[in-house]
Amino acid sequence: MNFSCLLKLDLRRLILFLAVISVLVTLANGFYASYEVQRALLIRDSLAANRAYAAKLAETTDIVLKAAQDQLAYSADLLRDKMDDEQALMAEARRLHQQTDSFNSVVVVGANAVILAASPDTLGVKGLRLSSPNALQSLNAKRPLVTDPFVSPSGNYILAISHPVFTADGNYLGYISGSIYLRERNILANVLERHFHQDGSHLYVVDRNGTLIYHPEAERVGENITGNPVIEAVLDGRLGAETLRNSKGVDMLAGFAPVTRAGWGVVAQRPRADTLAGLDGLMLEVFMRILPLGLLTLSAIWLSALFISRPLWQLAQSARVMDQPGALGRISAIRSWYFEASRLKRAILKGAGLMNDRISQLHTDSHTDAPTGLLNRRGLEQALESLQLAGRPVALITLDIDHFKQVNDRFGHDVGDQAIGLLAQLMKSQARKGDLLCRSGGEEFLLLLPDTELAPALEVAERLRRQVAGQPVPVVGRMTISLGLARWAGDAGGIRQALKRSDEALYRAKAAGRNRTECAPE
Ligand SMILES: Nc1nc2c(ncn2[C@@H]2O[C@H](COP(=O)(O)OP(=O)(O)OP(=O)(O)O)[C@@H](O)[C@H]2O)c(=O)[nH]1
Repeated sequence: MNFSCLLKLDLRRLILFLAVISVLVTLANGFYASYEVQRALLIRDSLAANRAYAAKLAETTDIVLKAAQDQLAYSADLLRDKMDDEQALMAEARRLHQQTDSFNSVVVVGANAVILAASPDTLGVKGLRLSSPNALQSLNAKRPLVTDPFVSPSGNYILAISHPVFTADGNYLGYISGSIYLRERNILANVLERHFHQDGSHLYVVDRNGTLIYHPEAERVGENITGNPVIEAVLDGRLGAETLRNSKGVDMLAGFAPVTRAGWGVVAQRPRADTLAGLDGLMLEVFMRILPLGLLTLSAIWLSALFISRPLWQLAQSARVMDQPGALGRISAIRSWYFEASRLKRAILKGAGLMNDRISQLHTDSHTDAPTGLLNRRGLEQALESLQLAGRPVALITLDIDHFKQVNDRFGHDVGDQAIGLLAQLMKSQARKGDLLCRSGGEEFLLLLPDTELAPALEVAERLRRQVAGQPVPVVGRMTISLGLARWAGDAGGIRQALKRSDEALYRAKAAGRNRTECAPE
């Protein structure tokens, strides 16, 4: 990762970046959670619906079976005295077959397994003796029975609902049975298909052995299903719902319910993909609803980031150009509306103030003669330069203590220093505001009187000279000074020429006996 790139990120971008990332992560998380909840809800609802649907159809199937058994019981009761009356048997078989929609065919079988009557007539099985174990189920049971599927003597794949015929004193005479042709239109299909969904759902029915006795794909009827947990559960008599993968590898949401009367199981199922097909559209709708508020939030964050980072950004920009004029003014004008920015602004201003004071102090120190507090040589140079640049007229008074060497020699260097200090004080007391006082050498001084004509400057020089001469100097006694005066009128001649002329005037004053002022002609 390139960290230098990150370091260049400004606060606004950083806040924006963090806020946008957190908003997006929160939205994505919410979106994902919503997707998962919706998905679980759809699956749960579909499972519950299929369970209820399977239970409803199992109950309906049970009712149909009971009605069929009741019809057969009625006929069995009717035939108990007529089992040897061929006409009556045929009439009853026909009535039962034709009056109700319950059976595809009806047969009456004697105790000797011979078919005594059959309807429709086209079956052509009358007089046949049943022999296969499946066909003999009803005969052997001697009780109301729903048989396992088997191939009938007429060649149909059927299951039979039968009822025994007993004499009044309990002698077994045979049974009457209604057949359901499993691979043709039958009562079961009529009932089950009426409820069939068109949304990818389908249902099937298995008998107690797991053999399909109803399936929307007719060719699968008769197929035995093994290893299916749902079939195992429903044949165990349980009502419920489960997700499973069917024999074709399709994930299904299955509800199941037992048909207790026959020991069958009804399974209603729907492909999971069909159930979840609507979820994408749903989530798109959720997204579209989230979008406006999300965009609004992002805009609010962008504005907040701008608002929060603005004072710090302005402070940073101003701090970069602190050396430019007006920098402190610009910093003062920055609106630092919150605590940290306000503290930072104050700290910058305070730091800048301290720095300026320090610079100014250093500047003063480097231009000042420490013992006297007057401008030193560097200060003088700068003063001359400024005056020359401004073209400002100035009177220059150069002065020097007379016979100072003797003072030093007689009283010592320290006493000489004190005398120099006293002279500096007297010069300050004579100076007006705006005058510049310099110590240009050991015991040589210079007074610069800006905007001053020669005559008043001469007065100043004379007043100072008289004051020095009249002022007792500790240890030394009396001290005099000589002065040279010149004026620079701000012209092209140059201020240094004027300084030279004032030096020459001083020299003349010395030569003329000292304790006097000589004036250089303008
Ligand atoms: N005590 C002291 N003496 C200084 C200082 N600077 C220069 N001097 C001395 O001042 C004396 C200046 O002497 P000169 O310029 O030769 O002349 P002078 O004795 O003043 O005589 P004139 O100027 O001709 O009147 C020298 O002895 C320097 O050593 C200083 O800061 N302190």
